[in-house]
Amino acid sequence: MIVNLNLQNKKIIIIGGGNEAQKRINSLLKQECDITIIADSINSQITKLTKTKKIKVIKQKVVDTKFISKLKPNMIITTTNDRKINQKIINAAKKKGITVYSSDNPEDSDFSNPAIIDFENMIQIAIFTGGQSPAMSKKIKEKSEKALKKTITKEDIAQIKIQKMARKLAKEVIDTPDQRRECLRSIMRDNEIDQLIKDGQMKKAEKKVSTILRNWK
Ligand SMILES: C[C@@]1(CC(=O)O)C2=NC(=C\c3[nH]c(c(CCC(=O)O)c3CC(=O)O)Cc3[nH]c(c(CC(=O)O)c3CCC(=O)O)/C=C3\N/C(=C\2)[C@@H](CCC(=O)O)[C@]3(C)CC(=O)O)/[C@H]1CCC(=O)O
Ligand SMILES: NC(=O)c1ccc[n+]([C@@H]2O[C@H](COP(=O)([O-])OP(=O)(O)OC[C@H]3O[C@@H](n4cnc5c(N)ncnc54)[C@H](O)[C@@H]3O)[C@@H](O)[C@H]2O)c1
Repeated sequence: MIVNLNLQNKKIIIIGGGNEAQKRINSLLKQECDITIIADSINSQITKLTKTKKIKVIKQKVVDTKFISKLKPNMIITTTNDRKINQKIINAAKKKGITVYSSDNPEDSDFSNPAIIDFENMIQIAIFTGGQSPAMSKKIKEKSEKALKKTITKEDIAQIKIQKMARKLAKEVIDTPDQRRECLRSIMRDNEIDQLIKDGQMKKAEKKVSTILRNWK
């Protein structure tokens, strides 16, 4: 089952500082969460990231699981190339009811990472083979990315921004979910708004949306 994790303000610990850690940090940076890396060595890309982004680094080899009681994380991601320590961390986290992921152990992890096609941080499309073939996920991602870039337009992304603003206002000014849905759909179909989006006139589009919503009956 593919779901999206809401990690806003969550405390996340990543053990290890190699390629896998780097991939996980890059995904986590898309949300406002508190990231701490514990590793005896970190690669140059992560070092660069720690200089520009808010990431804490504890430079040490993890030999036991005491860090869990000390740091009290909401989630632990272990990415070391040491199977034994990864397993110890998984077991300890599970005992404490902490969400845990290990790069070398999909079976014992609480979630998976699909291949992601991202459009301007506004739309994410996930490709997942249920752990059967990560390499095929990557290949299908690369193949579909080209086709999807032709299908999903700049105007679609702008319409999402319009819909976001419209939904918020709709919840305030329209009483029933059915009416809100009908109104949001009519905004999506509105030729004038469509043209304003195409012309890059976002402020005017928003104004028109606001008028439609406030006069909705
Ligand atoms: C899609 C992607 C997303 C991401 O990582 O963010 C991803 N792996 C990617 C690449 C990749 N990973 C590996 C190779 C080498 C070739 C190969 O093995 O196929 C390549 C290809 C390459 O690098 O070219 C090795 C590998 N992968 C796993 C293990 C551990 C194990 O199997 O035990 C091992 C070590 C195996 C060993 O020891 O030999 C496990 C998982 N990898 C997953 C995701 C999850 C299942 C996803 C699915 O089923 O769709 C899962 C189950 C982990 C999870 O649940 O999160 C990302 C592409 C990102 C992109 O570029 O788009
Ligand atoms: N899920 C996936 O898609 C995927 C893909 C490739 C590899 N893997 C698995 O992920 C693991 C890591 O791969 P990688 O490419 O990041 O390896 P890597 O060698 O680049 O990085 C390993 C990191 O772990 C650190 N480390 C090792 N032992 C430690 C300890 N006790 N305490 C703290 N830090 C420690 C090292 O210093 C290094 O920074 C491998 O076991 C591999 O099987 C998973």
